[in-house]
Amino acid sequence: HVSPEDVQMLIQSDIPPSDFWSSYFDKFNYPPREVADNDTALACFSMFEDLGFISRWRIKKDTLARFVLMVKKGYRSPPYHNWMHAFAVAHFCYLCIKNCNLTECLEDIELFALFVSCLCHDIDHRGTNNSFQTSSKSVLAALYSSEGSVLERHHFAQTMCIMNTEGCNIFENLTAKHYQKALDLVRDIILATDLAHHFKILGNIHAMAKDGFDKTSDKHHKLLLCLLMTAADLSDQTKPWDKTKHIADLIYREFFSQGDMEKSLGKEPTEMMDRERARIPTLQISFLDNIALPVYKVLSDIFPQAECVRQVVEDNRRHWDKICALIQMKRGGSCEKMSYDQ
Ligand SMILES: Cc1nc2ccc(C(=O)N[C@]34C[C@H]5C[C@H](C[C@H](C5)C3)C4)cc2n2c(-c3ccccc3Cl)nnc12
Ligand SMILES: [Mg+2]
Ligand SMILES: [Zn+2]
Repeated sequence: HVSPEDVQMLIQSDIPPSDFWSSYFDKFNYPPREVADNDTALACFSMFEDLGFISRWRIKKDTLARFVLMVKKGYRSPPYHNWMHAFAVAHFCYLCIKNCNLTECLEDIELFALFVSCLCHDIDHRGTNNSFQTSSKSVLAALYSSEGSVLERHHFAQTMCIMNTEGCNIFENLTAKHYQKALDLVRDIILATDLAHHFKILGNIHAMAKDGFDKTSDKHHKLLLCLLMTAADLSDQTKPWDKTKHIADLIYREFFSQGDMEKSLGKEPTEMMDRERARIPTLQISFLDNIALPVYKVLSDIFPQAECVRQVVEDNRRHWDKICALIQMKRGGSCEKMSYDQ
């Protein structure tokens, strides 16, 4: 649980306006990982306030403090899937709501549920992926492997535990209808963070972009919420090169330690998890080409205001290409495994 002192610290000061953090805190090029870890809880307050959620949903400040601190404490410290990732993901959601006029496309309750889901979407992540849960016969696999999306079901279960903890339920003043809707939305949105699910619905997302978003269609609302959640989950790729390269270091530290564990279990890791075989620039280029770029392309097709985000991801891909070319030049061969600290 969280200490009353921590709660007091958070609620005694006024909620800072967004420009307290930076003059461009609410712009797409702001890097949220610049916020110091012990300022992130207060920065979450600023985002809840700036989005109008505190008054709209009658959230008591001490309840919000306990909720944010419980969520923050619910994260472990793997290299990538830690609280700073969740904070960065929630910040990108905040940017989309503010810069893409999402209040014209989606319901208030949907945007509230989306933002809360971003904060909670990876709670208690262990730094290993779904296939590792199954192959290592983890407790989570025992609980959820029959339904699939093992980790995501756990992240949702942990979120519900926090909601059901005394004094932490930020949905407590919602009407019964909104309360049930919020829980259903948080469940669907957190389950949508399984990239395997994203690939399942990607065709429908492209169809929606082609036909044009229809705000009277419940299906379109759900597809758009899933797209926004995935775009937020990958949003480290939308920041300037120096940040993105550092993120790759974090991700591959996490991937390679999973590969090490798989080897010690006598299993052969996939190439991207195997520090002996992985060629990071090549893997990054295929991740950008096959997963990230299509997300930000379709997002900017639907929201022209997000065009700048797609551009930065394209720039980052060109950077990885240059590094690959450099490695090929030095080695005269294919994109060999080598240090790429350019
Ligand atoms: C930089 C970067 N690279 C990444 C490279 C690869 C994958 C990845 O899960 N690939 C797949 C490839 C196929 C089809 C599905 C299921 C599995 C088989 C595994 C996806 C993710 C990557 N990723 C994420 C990320 C986003 C959401 C959840 C987990 C993570 Cl780690 N966030 N940033 C990155
Ligand atoms: Mg996840
Ligand atoms: Zn995530």
